[in-house]
Amino acid sequence: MSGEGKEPQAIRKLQPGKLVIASHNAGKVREIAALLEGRGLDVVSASALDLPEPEETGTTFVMNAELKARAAADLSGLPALADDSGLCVDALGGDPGIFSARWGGPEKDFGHAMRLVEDKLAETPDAPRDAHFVCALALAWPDGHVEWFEGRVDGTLVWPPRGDKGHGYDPVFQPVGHDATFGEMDEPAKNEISHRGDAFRQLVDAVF
Ligand SMILES: O=c1nc[nH]c2c1ncn2[C@H]1C[C@H](O)[C@@H](COP(=O)(O)OP(=O)(O)OP(=O)(O)O)O1
Ligand SMILES: [Mg+2]
Repeated sequence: MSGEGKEPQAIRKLQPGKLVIASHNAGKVREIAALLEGRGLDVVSASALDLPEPEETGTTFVMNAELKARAAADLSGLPALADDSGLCVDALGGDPGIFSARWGGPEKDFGHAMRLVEDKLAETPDAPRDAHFVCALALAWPDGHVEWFEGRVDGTLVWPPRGDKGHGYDPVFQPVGHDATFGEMDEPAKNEISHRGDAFRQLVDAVF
């Protein structure tokens, strides 16, 4: 017997039934639904429930994922899973980071956002083009309990954009060890290596 500290808190399991996907991004909702398939969950998106899109006032991916998950769990009375994610570019000091969606402007125009990243990189042509995607997941229950997971994938930014299979910044992101961009990959191939796939593998191990 060792230690007088408390036992680590057990991770709460997710029971079969309804789960809200607390996202208004159709591309993310599609990937998340696929990653959760076959687990006895009846998934419904925040958009389908007409839930409001909360303001993302957090300063980290995890904080924003948590506030989105809590808002949806409170309003729906159901467990809710939120994803806060983004592209971090080394030479831009980690930008756009948590502001990745906001760089698309009110129109959510990622052609514009990708060009903005490229224009900023072009100011220092010799700078490395390394970047990574981060995905923070927060799973919240109506009683206030929350579990968190974080995934990551490293890669390089390419220009011009290639492929139209993904969403967001996928056409300019080439993951390490691959010749295709995320925009050129089928969804299952992307999920196998993506930040979201990484975070979901941790979630699945923990809560099922
Ligand atoms: O796999 C990805 N492939 C390409 N781009 C991605 C990916 N994952 C995140 N991203 C970029 C675009 C997205 O808009 C932003 C996330 O911002 P984020 O606030 O988490 O999501 P969002 O505002 O689009 O939807 P919501 O907050 O309702 O879930 O980062
Ligand atoms: Mg958002």
